[in-house]
Amino acid sequence: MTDTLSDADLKPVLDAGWSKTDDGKGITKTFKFEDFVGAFGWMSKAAMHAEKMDHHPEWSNVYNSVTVTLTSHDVGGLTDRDTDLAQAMDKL
Ligand SMILES: C[C@H](O)[C@H](O)[C@H]1CNC2=NC(N)=NC(=O)C2=N1
Repeated sequence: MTDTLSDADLKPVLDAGWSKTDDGKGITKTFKFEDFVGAFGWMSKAAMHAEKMDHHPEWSNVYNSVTVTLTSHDVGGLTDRDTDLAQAMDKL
C-alpha cells in the first residue's frame, strides 16, 4: 500500500514514543543506549531489517544516542512502510 497514513493509523507508533516531524511528512524518535557499542550494534541490526524491507531510515548517531526519522520519499509522506519499520525498530 502506498497511501499516506491518517493520524488514527499513526496512533500505535505515536503511543510508542514516535512523534510527527514539524513538516508532518515523517515520524521521529531518539533511541538511547548504554554506550556507543550498544548504539552501533542496534544500528547494524536495524540496517539489516531496513534492507530486507527495502525501506531505509534517515538517522544520526552521537555516542549512545540514535535519532531516527522515517518517511516515504516516493510518496512524500508517511505510509505503512514507515510504521512497519518503526515497529520493527522498537522490537530490536
Ligand atoms: C526502489 C526502492 O524501492 C526505493 O528507492 C525505496 C528504497 N528505500 C526507501 N526508503 C524510504 N525511507 N523511502 C523511500 O521512498 C524508499 N524508497
